[in-house]
Amino acid sequence: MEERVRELARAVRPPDGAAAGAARERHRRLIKPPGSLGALEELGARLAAMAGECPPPVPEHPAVVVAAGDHGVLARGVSPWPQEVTAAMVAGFCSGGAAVNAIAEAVGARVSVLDVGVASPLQPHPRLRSAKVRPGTRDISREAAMSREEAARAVISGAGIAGELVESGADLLVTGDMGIGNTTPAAALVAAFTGRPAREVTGRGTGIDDDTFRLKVRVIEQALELHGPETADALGVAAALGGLEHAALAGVILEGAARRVPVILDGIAANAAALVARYLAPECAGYMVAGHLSAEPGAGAALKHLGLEPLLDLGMRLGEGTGGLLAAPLVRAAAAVLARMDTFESAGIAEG
Ligand SMILES: Cc1cc2ncn([C@H]3O[C@H](COP(=O)(O)O)[C@@H](O)[C@H]3O)c2cc1C
Ligand SMILES: O=C(O)c1cccnc1
Repeated sequence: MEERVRELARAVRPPDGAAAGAARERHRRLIKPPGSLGALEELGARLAAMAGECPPPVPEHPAVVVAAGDHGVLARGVSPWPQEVTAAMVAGFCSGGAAVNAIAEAVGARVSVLDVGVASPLQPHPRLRSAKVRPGTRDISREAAMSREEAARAVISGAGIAGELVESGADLLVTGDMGIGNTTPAAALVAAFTGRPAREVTGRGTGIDDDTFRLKVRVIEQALELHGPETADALGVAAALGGLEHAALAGVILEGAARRVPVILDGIAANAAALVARYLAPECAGYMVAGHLSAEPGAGAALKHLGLEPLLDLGMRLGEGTGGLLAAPLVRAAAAVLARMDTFESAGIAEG
């Protein structure tokens, strides 16, 4: 399975710098003052680089993958919510009543759920893909979360669902997550890959008090000390410190990148997964779009490390893919501007 992850990483080609250059040049000729569309202009250039053509295709069919898993480290008391909420929320994603469903509908996106590690049994549902690698991770502060083989299997499951979505018409992927306790391994991954201290990248997750926050930082410090992560071995870092959903989302990102499909990152889980993907295949950062800046401090630290500027900053801190989905219309608009606007020449307008 590790070899399949390496193969997937090798399949990621560098984004096309010439197409990005053509997009920047085209932006100067469109009927608007140069630079007036702000961040949409550079986003358009990046989309051209991802697609390898200018103008880039306008994505019409966004799809969010909500990867779900449970966490042994929850036993340390790092979240106020019980583990059963993970399975209950997965049922909610299937029946359509969660935040991700409402927001996906608002932006015209499809929702798929991937169980890579939910501890409780789940009812089958057409929207739910069962690919359970193990029923939750082990406690990262005491032992490795999972084996390398298990991490690789989760990566390949995420890649598999992303590949199927693209083959059935999805042209814009969004990462989503569900897993009570998962902001702890996410912060551990961010600390490991960015080299920042745990206290700088740890957040309050679903909402914890000061004592629990101090405990959470200590738990992450213990995990980092125990495993001594080496960023050159990204799969090993993911296996030691991560969650199954983080590994799966790294697979979603790698598969999207390998297929030259933009991948919008949601919050802290996605940002941590993006670091795993980036250290497996450096070029895949070129296919990532930072949908929003989560209120979790680790999210901003990860995005900075990846060199990504978030499109939105709405004070959101939910996960599930919600903030990423909200950026989907911006991605469409950035491509549409390049594809549909007139140039000064074609419109017969004299340039200023
Ligand atoms: C009802 C509910 C719905 C959620 N949807 C996403 N999360 C988010 O919160 C969890 C991570 O926060 P922590 O590490 O503090 O547990 C993840 O499941 C994440 O997806 C939720 C959390 C809850 C409680
Ligand atoms: O912003 C996020 O992704 C987030 C924040 C808190 C809890 N779960 C997710």
